[in-house]
Amino acid sequence: MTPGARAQAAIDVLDAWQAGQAPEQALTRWARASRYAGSKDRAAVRDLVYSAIRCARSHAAMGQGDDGRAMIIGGLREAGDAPEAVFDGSRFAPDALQDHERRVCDLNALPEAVRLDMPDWLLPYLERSLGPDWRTVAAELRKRAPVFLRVNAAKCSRDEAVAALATDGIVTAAHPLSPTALEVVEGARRVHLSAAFNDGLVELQDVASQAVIDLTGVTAGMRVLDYCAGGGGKALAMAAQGAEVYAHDVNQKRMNDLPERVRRAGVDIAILECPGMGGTYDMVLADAPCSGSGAWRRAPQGKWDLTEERLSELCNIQAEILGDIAPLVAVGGQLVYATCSLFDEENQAQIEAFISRTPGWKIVRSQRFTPLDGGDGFFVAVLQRDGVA
Ligand SMILES: C[S@@+](CC[C@H](N)C(=O)[O-])C[C@H]1O[C@@H](n2cnc3c(N)ncnc32)[C@H](O)[C@@H]1O
Repeated sequence: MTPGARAQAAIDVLDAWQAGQAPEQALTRWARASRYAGSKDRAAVRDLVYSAIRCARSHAAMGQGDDGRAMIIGGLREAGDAPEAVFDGSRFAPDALQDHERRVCDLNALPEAVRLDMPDWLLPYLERSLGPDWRTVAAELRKRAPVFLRVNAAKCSRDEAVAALATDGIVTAAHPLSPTALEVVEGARRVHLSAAFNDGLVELQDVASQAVIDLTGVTAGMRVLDYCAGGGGKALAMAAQGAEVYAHDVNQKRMNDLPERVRRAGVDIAILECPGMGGTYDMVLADAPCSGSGAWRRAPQGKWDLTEERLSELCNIQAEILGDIAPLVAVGGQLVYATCSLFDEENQAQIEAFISRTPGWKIVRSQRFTPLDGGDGFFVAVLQRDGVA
C-alpha cells in the first residue's frame, strides 16, 4: 500500500472509532475487508491509528477539523511531514487538502488540555495527584509505550533470555526498574514468533507491572491468591518466584488464556471460582479494575472514554474489593493492592480510607510509578494484617 492508501485506511478506522467502535474491532474489520494489505501495511495502519488516538485532540486541531482525516493531517504536521505529499487525491489516497486544511497550526499555540491531549475535566485530577510533574506525565502519555518482556526466572536467567532472543533477531536491554525486565530495542513485532517466547523463557509484561511484583516481597513457597487475575500476568510472575499461586477473577473468561500461558511458563497456578473456599492466604493481591490511566499510552481510547461518574464508580468497586479480600488474608499476612492508575483517588486515598475504616491493618510500603520511570503508571501498597502468623 502507498503512504496515501495507508493514511486513508487509518482515516476510515478512526472514523469508525469515533462512531463508537473499539479501536481493535475497527482495525480487525478493516483488515478483514482488505486482504490485499500485508503485515507491514497492517502494522503501519495500526501505528497511525494509535498515534492519532493518543493525540486525538491536538492532532485534530492541527488538522483543522474533528474527524479521522483531520487527525491524520495533524499527525503528519506534528511529525514535521507535509500533509500535501500524502493527501494528493491520487488513487486510494485521501482527497487533496482543502483550503482551510492548509492553514498551519502550531501545537504550542493550542490550549493546555488540547496540547496535552486530555479531556478538560481531568486536568485538576492530574495536577492534584502528580504535583509539579503532571504536565510532563501528560505529555509522556502522548507517546508510544516501549515494549517490555519479563524473563521467566523459573526457566532461565536474564542473560540467557537476551541470548535466546538475539538468535531470532530481537535486541533487548536490561531495564533498571526490575531485575526480571528487558526492554525490546529492536524486533518487537517478532517476539510472538520467537523460540524464546514460545518456549516460555519470556512473557510480555510492562516493566512497572514487574516492579509491582518485586515490591510485594513474594517468596518461594508463599500461598498467594491473585484475586483479580485477568490474563494472569502478575499471577505468572509470582509463580515464577516459586510461590503457590491461586488465580481468581469475577469474570472467568478473562482467564481463558491462562492455562496456555501457565503451560508455556512451566509453572503451576490453580484457577479458583470461589476463593473463599480455599481458607486464608499468606498474601492476597488485588490488581484492581481502575481507570487504566497509567497505561493510556497502550490503550489511549481509555482517556477519552473515562468520565467523572465512571471514576467514582471504579473507586466504589475498589473499596468493595478491599473489603472482600481482607478476610482472606491470614493473620500476620499481607494484602497487596495495585492499580495501573495515576489518580490519588484510586491509589493512596483508597488505601488510607481502607485503613481508617478497617481496624487491624497497617501500611508496610507503597509506591507509585509514572511513565517517567519508563513503564506504565502503577501504584502498589503492601498492607499487613496484625497478629502473629
Ligand atoms: C487490572 S485487571 C487485572 C490484570 C491482571 N492482574 C494482570 O496482571 O494481567 C483487573 C481484573 O479485575 C477483575 N475484576 C473486576 N471486578 C472484580 C471483582 N469484584 N472481583 C474479582 N475480580 C474483579 C476484572 O475482570 C479484571 O480482569
